[in-house]
Amino acid sequence: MGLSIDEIERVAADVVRRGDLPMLGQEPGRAYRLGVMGGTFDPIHNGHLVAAEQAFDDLELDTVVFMPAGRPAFKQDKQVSEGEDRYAMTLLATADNPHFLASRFEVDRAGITYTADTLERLRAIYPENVEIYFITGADAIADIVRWRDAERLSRLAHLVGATRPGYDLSHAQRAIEESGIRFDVTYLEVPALAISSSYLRERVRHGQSLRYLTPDAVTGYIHKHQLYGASQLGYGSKPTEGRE
Ligand SMILES: Nc1ncnc2c1ncn2[C@@H]1O[C@H](COP(=O)(O)OP(=O)(O)OP(=O)(O)O)[C@@H](O)[C@H]1O
Ligand SMILES: O=C(O)c1ccc[n+]([C@@H]2O[C@H](COP(=O)([O-])O)[C@@H](O)[C@H]2O)c1
Repeated sequence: MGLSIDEIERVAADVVRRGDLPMLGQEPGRAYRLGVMGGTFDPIHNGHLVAAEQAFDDLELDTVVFMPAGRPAFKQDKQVSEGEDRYAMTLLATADNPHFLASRFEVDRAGITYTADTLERLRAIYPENVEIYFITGADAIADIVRWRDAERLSRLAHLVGATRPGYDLSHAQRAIEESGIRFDVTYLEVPALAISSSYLRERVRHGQSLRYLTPDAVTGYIHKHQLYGASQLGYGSKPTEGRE
């Protein structure tokens, strides 16, 4: 038997509301787990991708949504690439993984994109049988107590802290204990990937290769759009100026 007109309209309205978010929560008796990987992604790199893939496996997530921040809260004094470029690179980097989705949910939002607001909006969209897991680096976990509406945030999602190489977890744990906020944090040991967006930007500035640090499609985009001072001649080509 097909759906009634009312049901079709409800589903259609839901799809519009969710935009590029995954459909989850349809079976009332089943528990779903939505992973959200938030970041500036300027540019996205293999550290982000490995952390998300590992969170997907270890926490048995249904899907991981990569959500480039619109205007990142803590990077207002820094120059950040256009949201469209960061979203495009995120889309290119995640397209070949069926576990991943790239979302415009934050880049399309005006103003500073606070995570508590994002999670509240997601909570309103999904039914209660969908749990949200916000994935972030363990360094960010130490900071999270200073995020906007940290207490509200703690009630909206579980946190997944990906440990970066050389990172001492006791700092994050102490910060959380001292805040008195009851965050539910799972720490993930991500293999030693000392990769960061700043390191990639620096390599581009010096005309150095990004191969194996980020997917080739992202490198191609960086050169095509000449981000971070990249030469348009193609990846691997060294600029004549600006190399140390
Ligand atoms: N190599 C990595 N392994 C695990 N998590 C990471 C790694 N790099 C970044 N993260 C985490 O991913 C999230 C998004 O990171 P972000 O987009 O700011 O990249 P970044 O490499 O930290 O950038 P930048 O070098 O510009 O500070 C953050 O929570 C960050 O802690
Ligand atoms: O909401 C906040 O106050 C807040 C403060 C700092 C960072 N965040 C979020 O944490 C994620 C990683 O941020 P960043 O700056 O390390 O790329 C990204 O989704 C940000 O929106 C959120």
